[in-house]
Amino acid sequence: MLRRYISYTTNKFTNCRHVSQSMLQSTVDEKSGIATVTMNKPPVNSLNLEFLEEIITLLNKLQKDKVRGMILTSGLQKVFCAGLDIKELYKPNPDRLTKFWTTLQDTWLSLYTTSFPTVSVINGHSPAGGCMLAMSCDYRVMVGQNYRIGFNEAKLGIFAPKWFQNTIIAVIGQRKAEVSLTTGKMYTTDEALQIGLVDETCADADSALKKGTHFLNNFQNISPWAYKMTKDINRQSTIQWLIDNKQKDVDFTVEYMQSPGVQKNLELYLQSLKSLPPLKLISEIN
Ligand SMILES: CC/C=C\CC/C=C/CC(=O)SCCNC(=O)CCNC(=O)[C@H](O)C(C)(C)COP(=O)(O)OP(=O)(O)OC[C@H]1O[C@@H](n2cnc3c(N)ncnc32)[C@H](O)[C@@H]1OP(=O)(O)O
Repeated sequence: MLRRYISYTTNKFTNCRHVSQSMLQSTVDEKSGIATVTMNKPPVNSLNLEFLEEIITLLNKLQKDKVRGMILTSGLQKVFCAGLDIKELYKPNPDRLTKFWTTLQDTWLSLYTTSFPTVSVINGHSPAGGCMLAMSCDYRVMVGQNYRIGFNEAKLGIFAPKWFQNTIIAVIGQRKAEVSLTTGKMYTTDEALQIGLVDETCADADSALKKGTHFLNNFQNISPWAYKMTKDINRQSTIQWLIDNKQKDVDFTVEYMQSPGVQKNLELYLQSLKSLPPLKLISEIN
């Protein structure tokens, strides 16, 4: 098993505090109080149990440190986040799957309810759970024209649970969310902007980081308390649904994932991952 470590250093030349865990790097700009969190779990930043645990630990730390905002991005060449690690879902150990799904719920609750504003800079492909990470932030900037974003769960023969779906509905509305989820369509940058999946687009990552910072600067003169109360009220029904249904959601998922039909679909999808070029895969399979 990978040895995990956390280290904290301050760079006196850049006035940045660095927090480094094995799969996440965080840099806090001392002047603005904005944290930039970079996901670095090659090859595709897929969300497995250990990665989700690291995300929760870091979010708690940023909360304790009272950062003024966070930008979430990827350190990989062409993938923001490939979504849930399919290996957690295929031929699962029921105990691990239970822990995985519970941790996924907790990650979403932590990210969706942060006391500080959040931006995702989507600098690579962002299917399914990857898109969900981005949707759980307050603002999204997508980089370049080469990447795809969307909810392709249906193409894996599975479906997004209610709290996933409600998060998407809150961003793009009921009708567009239904079309997006049922077709499993992966959107180009321009299409994503058009349907409101992302708020801004940008030619390169540096400009996207600037746009993210610009958005976060809107909160310089907003009371953190007013920000948090407003966000909580706005997101309350989706959050409350999950809190009230956590165990039911876990039990259902663990049983559903182990059903032969779902396992067959996942097997076929994993095979196709090896045989199809990625863009064809995430845009056209099935
Ligand atoms: C009741 C509730 C039920 C269900 C709700 C479940 C919700 C699920 C949501 C999900 O997130 S499911 C996951 C959806 N994700 C995908 O479909 C992504 C598939 N991956 C791709 O399309 C491509 O890999 C990519 C465009 C992200 C990157 O392409 P490229 O850079 O060319 O890399 P490779 O395709 O060669 O992949 C490298 C390596 O990584 C493995 N891999 C890719 N994605 C995943 C993943 N999500 N989980 C696990 N592993 C993944 C891929 O198989 C390759 O492995 P090798 O061993 O062949 O190196």
